[in-house]
This record gives sequence, structure tokens and C-alpha cells, in this order.
Amino acid sequence: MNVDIGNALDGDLGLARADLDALDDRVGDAHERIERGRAEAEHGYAALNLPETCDPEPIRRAASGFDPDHLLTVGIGGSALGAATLTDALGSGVDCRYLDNVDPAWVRATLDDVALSNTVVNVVSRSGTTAETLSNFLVVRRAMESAGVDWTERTVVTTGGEGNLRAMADEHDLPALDVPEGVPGRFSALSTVGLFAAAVAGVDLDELLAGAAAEADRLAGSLFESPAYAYGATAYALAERGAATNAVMPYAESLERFAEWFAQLWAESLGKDGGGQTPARALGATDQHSQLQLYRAGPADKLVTLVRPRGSADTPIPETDLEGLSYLGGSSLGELLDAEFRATEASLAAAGRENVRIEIDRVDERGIGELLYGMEAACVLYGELAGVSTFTQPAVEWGKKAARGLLGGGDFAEADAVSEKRRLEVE
Ligand SMILES: O=P(O)(O)OC[C@H]1O[C@H](O)[C@H](O)[C@@H](O)[C@@H]1O
Repeated sequence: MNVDIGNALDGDLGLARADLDALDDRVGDAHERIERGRAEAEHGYAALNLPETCDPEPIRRAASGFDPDHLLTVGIGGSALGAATLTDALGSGVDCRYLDNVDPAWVRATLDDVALSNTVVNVVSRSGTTAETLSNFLVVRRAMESAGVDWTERTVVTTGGEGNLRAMADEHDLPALDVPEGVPGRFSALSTVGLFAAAVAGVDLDELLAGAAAEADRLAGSLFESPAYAYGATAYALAERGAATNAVMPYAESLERFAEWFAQLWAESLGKDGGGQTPARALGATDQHSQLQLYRAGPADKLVTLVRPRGSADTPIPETDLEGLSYLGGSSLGELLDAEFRATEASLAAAGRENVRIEIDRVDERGIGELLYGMEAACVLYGELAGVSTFTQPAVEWGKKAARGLLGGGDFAEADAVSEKRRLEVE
């Protein structure tokens, strides 16, 4: 992964090279803290050891028993987004669906759309208690029963040591993969949580983990020596100067889910103590024709993170005698996309709007391994610099408890707050 922070300097928010030089001592201290956390496999930091600690063999074994047309992953948040990012970017041959919402019409439509007799279900929940995931799984199970399909033959469970899912896996003797200790959901893409779906979809797990390991090897005590830290430190420094939004804009359709994954990573890890950066999701070149207006001419409160592969398969643009379009003929869609990318960068920079360029060689296992690991390390570094508790999500838990209380799942004070909703209705 290559990170170019040149366009983050000397823009409207006033970040100068000297500021990054001054920040670098703190990056060195944060790196030491991160390395200590990794050495002791502390909660959260353990995720940065996954390239070494994750054994792909049991995952491949669990996947090898199937040759499905469809893979239905039932999970939410960190228990769906990592797998979805991997299969969208790298998967082939298997139709991968993610039941990561409880919209009843959509769940029904998804189930109607797949041949359940040729579907593998992966139900994923670290806690084994998440209401959305468990409810969806019960619906899937019932649909399989109604279709005369033995769900116990087609279900793989990925979960922690305890909880309802673990009990169900034990009761029905289902194949079960363990969520590793100390790895929060949003940092779990490179574990059993993300890799089962990837394996079913034909992704080369060894190459993916090798890409991540290569990025891990680049972590160093200076932001000028480590691409991941260069990005994390720059994002932090800009946030301190008012970049309240981080707009992530991949220039590849296959990376659209990556932006969704990044949004969870960044928001849930760093949105604490009144700070953080609101992730915005955009897609190049499509959103050059919509959101770019705001990024260039709206409030100067953003970092735009442009992500792209350096190379990909290309499609020539046919010659045309249409007047005014001849400049396109003989060129290619790839060249056009490249020009759009560089034009966006330049248009932002010329308006004083900070942006960073992140590149991988290709959208392949190596590149995606580098990218996911690099963003995770960047996020952990940002968390250290900001002094927040990167690996917790108390605000999310609050809402979970309130919803559970409303459904009669226990006595939660959070549920009482629901009746205190302020109203000012206009009809
Ligand atoms: O894997 P689970 O325990 O089902 O959790 C799924 C998701 O639940 C919560 O909302 C957390 O905030 C997420 O970080 C987590 O990924």
C-alpha cells in the first residue's frame, strides 16, 4: 500500500510539514504502545497480529465440504462487513449475499431469490447474542425447513466461546469456527469472521494474509517510514484542525463495500469523547458528478481519501466519428478513470481542500490484504494519538440495550428513555 500525503499539506486547514515533523515523536510513542499491545495480545491490539496468528487451514476445511451456488452470511456490523468487502473485491463464482439488516421485505425477497437447497449459510456473531443476527437466522432456518432442506447440513457457525450460537452449534453438532480472542468485530476481517465467506468464494487466503503481513512489516516508529501510520497521523492532525469529515472515495466498483467497512472502522473506533471523524462514502468516478461539488466548494471541514488500484484489466473505447468525441476514441476506460482520478485530486488541491492518495497495485489478494491491514493500523494509531478507547463501542451498546429492553429481553434503563422522546409533530 502506498500513501501520498502531499495534498494534505498547506491547504485550507493549515497543516504544514513542520506540524507532521513535530507530531512524529508522538507517533513513535504510539507505535511502542501498539507493539506492546501486540506482544501481549491485548484486546484489540491482538487484531494486528492476525496475519501471523490466523490459521487458514480450518477455515478452508470448513469451506471445502461445499460447492454452493449461493452463500448467505447472516451477521451485522463487523460480523458482515469484512466478509462482504472481501467477497465483493475478490470473490468469484459464488453468489454471496449478506443478511445484515432486519428489513422484513428485503429478508423475504433475499430468501425468495436464492435456491436454498444449494445455499450455504454462515451465521456469524462474536457475542452470539445480537438480536438482528439471531432473528434473521431463525427466519432462514424456518425457510429452509419449509423448503425441505436440512439446515443442519448447510450451516456453518462462526462465534465466540459462549452465547446462544455456540449452544446451538453444540446442540446440533454444526461445524463451528472460533472468533479469535481479543479481536473486535470491526477488526476481524482477516480472521474466521471474514475468511470463511472469502474461502467459499474462492479467495486465496494465504495471499491475502501475506499482503496483510507485508503491511504489518512496514509499521515503524515514524510516520515517514510507515504508509499506514502516515495516513493515520495525517487524518488525526487534520481532524485536530477541523477536518470533521473523512470522505472515502475508492475508484473501483469492487471497492464500494470497502468504503462501508472503513466507515464502521473509523466511526465506531474513533467517535468518542466528543471527537472523531464522520466517515462519508463516495465512489469514483460516479460521485465526481455529485458529491465532489460539496467536497470542493462546501465547508472546509473534510479530508478526502482517494483510494485506487494502480492497474486493472482495461477496456478500449472504440473510435468514433462523432464530432467532439474523437479525443476518446483509441483511449480506454482505464485511461479515462485515471484522468478522472487525477483531475479530482487536482481540483480539490487547487481549491485548498486536503486529500490523500492511497494506492494498491491491483485489486487482488495481496493488495486487499495490505489495504485492510493498513487501514486498521492507521485507525489504531489515530486512536492512540487522540487518547480514545479505540476498541470499545459504548454508544452502540446503549442502543442495543434500549432495543432489547423494548422487546422484553430484560430490564434495561436505556429502554425507559424511549418513552421520553420529545415530540413536535407537524402534519
Ligand atoms: O458479532 P456480534 O457480537 O453479533 O456483533 C456485531 C456487531 O454488534 C455491535 O453493534 C457492535 O457495535 C459491532 O462492532 C459488532 O460488529
